[in-house]
Amino acid sequence: MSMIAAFYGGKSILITGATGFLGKVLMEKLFRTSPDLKIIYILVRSKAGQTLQQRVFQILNSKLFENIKEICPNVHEKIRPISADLNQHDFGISKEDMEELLSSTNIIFHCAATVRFDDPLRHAVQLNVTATQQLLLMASQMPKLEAFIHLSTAFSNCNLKHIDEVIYPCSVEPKKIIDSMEWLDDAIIDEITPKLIGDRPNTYTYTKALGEIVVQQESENMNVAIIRPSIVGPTWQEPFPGWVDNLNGPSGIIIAAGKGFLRSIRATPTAVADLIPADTVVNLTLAAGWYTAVHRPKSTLIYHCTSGNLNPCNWLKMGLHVLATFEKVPFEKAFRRPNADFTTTNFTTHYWNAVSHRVPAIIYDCYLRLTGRKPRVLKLMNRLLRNISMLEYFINRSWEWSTHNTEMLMSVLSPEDQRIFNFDVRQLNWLEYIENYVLGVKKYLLKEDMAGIPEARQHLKRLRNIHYLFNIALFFIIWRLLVARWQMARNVWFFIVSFCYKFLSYFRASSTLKL
Ligand SMILES: CCCCCCCCCCCCCCCCCCCCCCCCCC(=O)SCCNC(=O)CCNC(=O)[C@H](O)C(C)(C)COP(=O)(O)OP(=O)(O)OC[C@H]1O[C@@H](n2cnc3c(N)ncnc32)[C@H](O)[C@@H]1OP(=O)(O)O
Ligand SMILES: NC(=O)C1=CN([C@@H]2O[C@H](COP(=O)(O)OP(=O)(O)OC[C@H]3O[C@@H](n4cnc5c(N)ncnc54)[C@H](OP(=O)(O)O)[C@@H]3O)[C@@H](O)[C@H]2O)C=CC1
Repeated sequence: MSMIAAFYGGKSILITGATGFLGKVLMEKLFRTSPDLKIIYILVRSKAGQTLQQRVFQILNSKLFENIKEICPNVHEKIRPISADLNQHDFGISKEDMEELLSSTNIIFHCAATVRFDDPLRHAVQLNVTATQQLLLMASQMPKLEAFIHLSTAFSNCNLKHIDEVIYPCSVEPKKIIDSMEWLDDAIIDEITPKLIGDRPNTYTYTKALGEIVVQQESENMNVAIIRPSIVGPTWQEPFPGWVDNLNGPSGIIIAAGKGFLRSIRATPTAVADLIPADTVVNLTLAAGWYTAVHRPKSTLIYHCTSGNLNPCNWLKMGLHVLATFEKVPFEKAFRRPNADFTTTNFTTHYWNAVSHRVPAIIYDCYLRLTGRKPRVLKLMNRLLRNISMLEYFINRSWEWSTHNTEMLMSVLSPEDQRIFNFDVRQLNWLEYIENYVLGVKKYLLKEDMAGIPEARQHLKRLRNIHYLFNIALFFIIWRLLVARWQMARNVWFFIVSFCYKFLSYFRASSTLKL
């Protein structure tokens, strides 16, 4: 019998960010392994014209939850969406809902966050710091609370090279930052943002670091743990390999490369690609929830959920294998044949951005204009390059994360729990994982049918022929221009022609002699 699965049985669990990538995988696993849990409360906001119920219905009817209805037939009754917006005071939760949450909740998983790298500081602080503080305040009023698990990121201290499982201080106290957001206007906040974030690359990593400090400061008398995953990738094994549903991390880049838009990217080939599968993160999170509630460690434990120190993969290996997988499973309607490379200097990056990205985009826009359509490719390309530049920080550096707590947790699990809640990344086969990643992107993000692969191959062949024709045409145009304007080019041309002529005459003469 799994101790962890049994622990969640009969429990009332509160999840924030349940509609997000990790939140959904977490919920699915909970229902699959502990179908006898009492209830899962999820804090949801209505979004894109969908009501809470419609959002829940959509999640439960998705491929990810395909088997849950069999395992837990009354799953609809066990999931209780609560209308909440983490940007509002008290999250805008109604009095009745709040009373129910406060009186019943046993475990909290706090996954909600803004993960955008370009969020203004005010918004990032509101969601990643103030909302965390408010949730802890709520948690402190829950008499039945057994554990509070906070999802942070391994990059919250990415300004350091070696990161231990401890909370590092920030130069300004989070409380002061929260207060200042109340009275400073946007222009001043924008001005001080670079000074506050210091040597971190964005407001996301900075506010996640502040969020951790808030957890430490406001969690008196509570059993709290912090999970720090690195770059969360699609599922490795559960409920099936390759599930992914957003463009974050490498997914957007894989699409851009597979569709032939992206031909080069500035990256350090030998830098560690610290990806971690979503199901691994969820297994560790659930195991940590159990350990925190049952063993009640004296201090807040931080768990690094990373792959680099146990089973490292680098960007070169990943890139090459992504490209190799495109050969087997090409994406449909590619713009150009997928073929990309890494650049390592400013000069080569700018050069290839001009030659391989912007020039083809301009040519295609001309074609669209000539055929009476609206040009849009250059705009798309510029946006893609801007987005990629925001990710570059993470693909040109390596970090070392110590994983003592994570290894300790693994060692205290029963063999059965180690199997059901497996978070041992040493068992991960990167080539298989990357292949499933590309397949998952094709199936679940691009919603492309595998039956379309022959047509996708045909399309790539057509693109290859167009590419050859284009190169030949370009060669002749350049040659004509050179020969028309430059004596030296004419001389070279006559030399080549006479050389070929002599060679052919010799060849013809020698074959006549043989006869
Ligand atoms: C020699 C061989 C060489 C081989 C070479 C091979 C090369 C090829 C192989 C490649 C592999 C190797 C390289 C890998 C590099 C990986 C880098 C990873 C680094 C990640 C580090 C993460 C570390 C930290 C981890 C963490 O701890 S945090 C989690 C990570 N956080 C992020 O990763 C957020 C980042 N991103 C943003 O911060 C925002 O994305 C931002 C960028 C501001 C843009 O923002 P914006 O311009 O607004 O664009 P989007 O919002 O993205 O949207 C744009 C449009 O797409 C739409 N759309 C958004 N979603 C979706 C969705 N689901 N479904 C459908 N549509 C969607 C949206 O509607 C909009 O459409 P439209 O409105 O135009 O119609
Ligand atoms: N993905 C990754 O690579 C990594 C993620 N993490 C951490 O894991 C956690 C989960 O990340 P992930 O699932 O990828 O993120 P997603 O962006 O997929 O999900 C974010 C969740 O937060 C919710 N949310 C955002 N704003 C609000 C709001 N104002 N009110 C209520 N809910 C809100 C979203 O709801 P809605 O659907 O309504 O937008 C969504 O459910 C985060 O804390 C993140 O920092 C850490 C390392 C890496």
